[in-house]
Amino acid sequence: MPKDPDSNTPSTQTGSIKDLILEQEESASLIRNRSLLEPNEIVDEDRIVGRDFQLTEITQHLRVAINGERPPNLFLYGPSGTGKSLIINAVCQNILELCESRDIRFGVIHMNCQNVGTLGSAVYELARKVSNDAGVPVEVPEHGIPTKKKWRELYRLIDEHYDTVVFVLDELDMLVGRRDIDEPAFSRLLYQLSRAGSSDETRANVSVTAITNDATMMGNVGSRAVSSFTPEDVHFNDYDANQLREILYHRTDAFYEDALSDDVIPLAAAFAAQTHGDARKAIDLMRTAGSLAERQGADQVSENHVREAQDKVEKNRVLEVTRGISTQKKLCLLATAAVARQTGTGTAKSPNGYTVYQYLTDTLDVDQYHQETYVNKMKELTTYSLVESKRKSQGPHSGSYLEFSFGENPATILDTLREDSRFNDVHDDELRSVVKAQLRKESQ
Ligand SMILES: Nc1ncnc2c1ncn2[C@@H]1O[C@H](COP(=O)(O)OP(=O)(O)OP(=O)(O)O)[C@@H](O)[C@H]1O
Repeated sequence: MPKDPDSNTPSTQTGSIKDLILEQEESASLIRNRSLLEPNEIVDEDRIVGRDFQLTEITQHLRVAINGERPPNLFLYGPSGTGKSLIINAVCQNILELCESRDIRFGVIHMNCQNVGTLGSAVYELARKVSNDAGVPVEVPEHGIPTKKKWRELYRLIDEHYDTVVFVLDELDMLVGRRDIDEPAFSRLLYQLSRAGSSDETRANVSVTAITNDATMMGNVGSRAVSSFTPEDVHFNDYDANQLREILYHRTDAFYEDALSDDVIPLAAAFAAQTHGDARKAIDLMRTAGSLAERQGADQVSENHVREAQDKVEKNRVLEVTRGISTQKKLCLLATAAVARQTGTGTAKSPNGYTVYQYLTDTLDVDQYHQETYVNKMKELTTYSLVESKRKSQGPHSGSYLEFSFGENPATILDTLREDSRFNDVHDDELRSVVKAQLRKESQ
């Protein structure tokens, strides 16, 4: 029987590691196909549920590749986990197969821009991916040469290996590049790639699909890139609980027969729908619930396992977001979550959050920023989809404020942040009183 790591039972070495592995394998009797529950697994077409509109639109745009024509550029936007990568990959895969049967050299180069850094690294990474796809080496070094030479190498590789190539640039808004250059790197990349065909850099048809969670990204694209990129927009909206349920039902064979109790899928779908209808989260909840049930030696995954999984997944997400952020951002988040915990609506107004932020910085004796900086830091945090912001008006003569709303339970965010020992001097009772006093003052 697996041992609960939190229990007080003393650990005893009873057998070999092999015995332990075999014992664990025996108790792992609920999940049959774990890969179906992996968030980045590319699933078969018959598991795709809904998204007919987006699938039809994208197919309509890209299908011209099978006649050797250049497909238009695309801009796919919508919150995370709404199927953007899934749908573009599925369409491209089918086009690839059809092109193969017609002897058209079609390539799909997918790059996630999250950790790429600069324009030079992005161009090199694209060249590396093309060379991998073609099974040939990149003929320029990664470092110590101008970006121009990397472009030349990329064009050479494209020219030699493709008739048509689609560059799928995921999380493109993350490719900001060096701060001392006004135009963001993603804008310069879009400009160069989208004019590659027309400027004789390459004979191949080059098409670019930009993917982002940030619907406002195009607003930061420079004017020359805007006029050469001119994409077709495809919007991916949130899934509702019914759609998430369908997505999960199409993966029930990830579990053994009768391993799921009836309420598991509806509950996981409902939890995931609470944020913004993120299919990745729904799938993640199922996997975590299944693993918890297996570890506990249960016969079935139950509603309680999903609830336990929801706590765990929420905590992990907060941890993931907060791991890399500055102490000041943590303080802003802590203050705002403390207010949202007590308003009863999961929301906090920026002036209230700022008052609590001031209390926190005083208590911890750290730098205190102006309200505008606090608001900007909170706005930056909205990119992680932990918190959203909306501008609200106080009335015709009193200006406006931002309302922050949390998809997750603000108490979880607080608990997770407070695990940071730097916040030990913040006592929860006192924090609650400060928030209460502020909310009372505001309502007067
Ligand atoms: N309509 C759907 N049918 C079946 N599975 C789906 C559907 N939409 C999303 N999924 C699954 O949800 C997970 C996330 O989907 P995907 O990666 O396509 O989202 P995304 O919109 O690209 O997210 P991000 O912006 O975070 O990259 C994947 O495991 C995918 O298989």
